[in-house]
Amino acid sequence: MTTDYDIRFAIDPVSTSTMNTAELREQFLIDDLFMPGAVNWTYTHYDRMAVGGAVPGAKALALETIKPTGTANFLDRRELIAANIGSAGTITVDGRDYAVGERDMLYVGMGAKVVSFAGEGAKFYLLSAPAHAGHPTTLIKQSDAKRLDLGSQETANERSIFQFVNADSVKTCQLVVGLTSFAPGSVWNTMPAHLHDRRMEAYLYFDLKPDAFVVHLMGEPDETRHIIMRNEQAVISPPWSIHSGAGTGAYTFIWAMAGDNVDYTDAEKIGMDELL
Ligand SMILES: O=C(O)C(=O)C[C@H](O)C(=O)CO
Ligand SMILES: [Zn+2]
Repeated sequence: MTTDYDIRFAIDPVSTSTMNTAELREQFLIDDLFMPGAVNWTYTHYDRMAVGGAVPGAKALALETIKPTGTANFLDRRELIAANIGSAGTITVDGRDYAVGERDMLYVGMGAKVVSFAGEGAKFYLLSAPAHAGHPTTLIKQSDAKRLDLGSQETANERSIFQFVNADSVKTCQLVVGLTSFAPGSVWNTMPAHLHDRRMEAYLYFDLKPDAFVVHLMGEPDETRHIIMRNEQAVISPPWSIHSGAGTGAYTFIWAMAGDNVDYTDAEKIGMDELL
């Protein structure tokens, strides 16, 4: 079997506050995305966002439908973004090849029927949400992204946010996706923290050294919990939860949202004194 999936139900903040470490990890951590020769999905009930990985190796991998979508083809009623965190690869969409380089992302619109992933060394991080319109399939390069520089060296949060999905790059129905990288020595992401109840979010942490980890913070601002995250692991952030983290070393992460709007700026700032 080359395609597999698991399902995560939507958990409320009160239940989350009673969970121990193992329970938190079981509900929110995704640690099996990238298996050679396989497409692995975690289908969430948070805005029906599906988070996956495809590692083609020597043989191309097909995007197969999974039972939770209830459709004949995976993208009959969905859109997809594939972000390549490995070496250069190719994604074929209904007979057309797209060369997807390291760190490029490919948006595939609703209605695409036959999609496959190829390239030895390529590693595709997959994000998919329900769609209502078929927007054109578009290759998005880091140079197409809208860049936002935030933070400072003094507070160890000097970083650049690359909004791959922005008004000039690609039109999507729900997906808003980007990548954040850090100035050397800075380790804090998304601090000060924020919330956006209109959109859920998923973070994929990568580029971590084997012994490094990120202490990912989640929960309501006055009831925070942490999840220790290793290289190439993802975490689900429910819409009611903050999502922030500090690494023991360097890392990069891809953030992705789905929900009621595609406005990156529609978020409430959480004051530094509000976190407990
Ligand atoms: O470091 C940051 O700050 C981020 O990258 C924040 C994400 O972009 C985010 O959470 C968007 O809602
Ligand atoms: Zn956010």
